[in-house]
Amino acid sequence: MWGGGWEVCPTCAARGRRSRYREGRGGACRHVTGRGGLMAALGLLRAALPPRLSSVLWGPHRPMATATGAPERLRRGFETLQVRQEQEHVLHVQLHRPDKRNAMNGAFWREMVECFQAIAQDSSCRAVVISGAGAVFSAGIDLVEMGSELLMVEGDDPARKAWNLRRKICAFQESFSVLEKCPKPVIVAVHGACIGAGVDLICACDIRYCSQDAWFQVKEVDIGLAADVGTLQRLPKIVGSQSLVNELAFTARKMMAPEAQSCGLVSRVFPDKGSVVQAAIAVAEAIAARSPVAVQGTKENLLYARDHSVPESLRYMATWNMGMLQSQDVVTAAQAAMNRKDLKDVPFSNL
Ligand SMILES: CC/C=C\C=C\CC(=O)SCCNC(=O)CCNC(=O)[C@H](O)C(C)(C)COP(=O)(O)OP(=O)(O)OC[C@H]1O[C@@H](n2cnc3c(N)ncnc32)[C@H](O)[C@@H]1OP(=O)(O)O
Repeated sequence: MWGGGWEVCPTCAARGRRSRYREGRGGACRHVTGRGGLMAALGLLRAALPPRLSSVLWGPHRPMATATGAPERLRRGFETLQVRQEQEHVLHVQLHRPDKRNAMNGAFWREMVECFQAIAQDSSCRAVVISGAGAVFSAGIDLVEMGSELLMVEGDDPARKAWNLRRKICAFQESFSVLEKCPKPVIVAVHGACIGAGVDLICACDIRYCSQDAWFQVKEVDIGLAADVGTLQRLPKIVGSQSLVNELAFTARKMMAPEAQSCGLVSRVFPDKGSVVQAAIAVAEAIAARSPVAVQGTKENLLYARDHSVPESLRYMATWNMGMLQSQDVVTAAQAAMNRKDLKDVPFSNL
């Protein structure tokens, strides 16, 4: 008996296998190519191979992995961040010192690294939203702690002090570089003020949205320093105009939401905080519905291409995909596309 075209195979559904099928002896399914094509043929090939060889080529034919549960570090919670699961594959990280306008104290700088390293390890998480609790997104570095402890260093002489300070600055940088190193896309929803280190943070995110009341300020020159945790390195690659970046960084002038959108710092502006956070969660859900092999490979290669020449990046891409194109996700997603299936209804294993 033929199944209804390109449908879920009733026998293999639990394994996440989709292809045209017909019932074989004893109710066992036999997969056949429907409209032909490489992808369906790959599925057929797998079905035709003896089980041992099939699992060498594709990995064991086992049920879809279920969410492994959040890593221990996420379950323990944080002092300055609140992490919430929005849906099965989407985490929402809130900067959470609302009384201090989410100013970034020592705990924050440490916890960002712990949080995003844990998220990177969480195979069930496929996209992350960042927002700020309370009245504004972030007032930047904690100016009280900066004066008293954040930048204090040990050392008998200037060289040793300098070396220790360098170490400290590198650690601060890591608090935002960890967002780029996290293979899952990070979407940031900004409302109200986004000042100093707040701008450094959002520059390391993959997608930036804001509300109409948002404003941005590369404030560092006003407190006597050159921004050193990412804005000067990343902002020129985000905003097309070096002249504008220079102006913002030399003068610390406020940039309001409409200008932030027109220069490309944010890609969309929403009426208020509620709607920008909802939109960020919605895009995270759309990302999470797609193959994590495809999405995470895309992030890796977009970032590589930002920092390398086109020939180098093409070479890296080819090397990347010589492994990743062999994923079952390619077969699954291509079949879903042929069947015009909503990817929300197509299961992909965690990565
Ligand atoms: C290696 C170095 C790495 C990184 C360096 C980064 C540099 C920077 O980040 S530069 C930017 C520094 N930040 C600022 O200059 C912003 C200062 N804050 C403000 O301008 C305002 O607070 C505001 C963000 C516009 C919000 O205004 P408002 O809503 O009126 O709140 P306030 O009443 O001013 O503040 C409420 C509460 O929060 C405390 N607070 C605000 N910002 C900071 C801060 N940056 N550091 C520490 N504390 C901050 C403020 O003192 C109030 O606390 P109370 O206890 O209630 O008095």
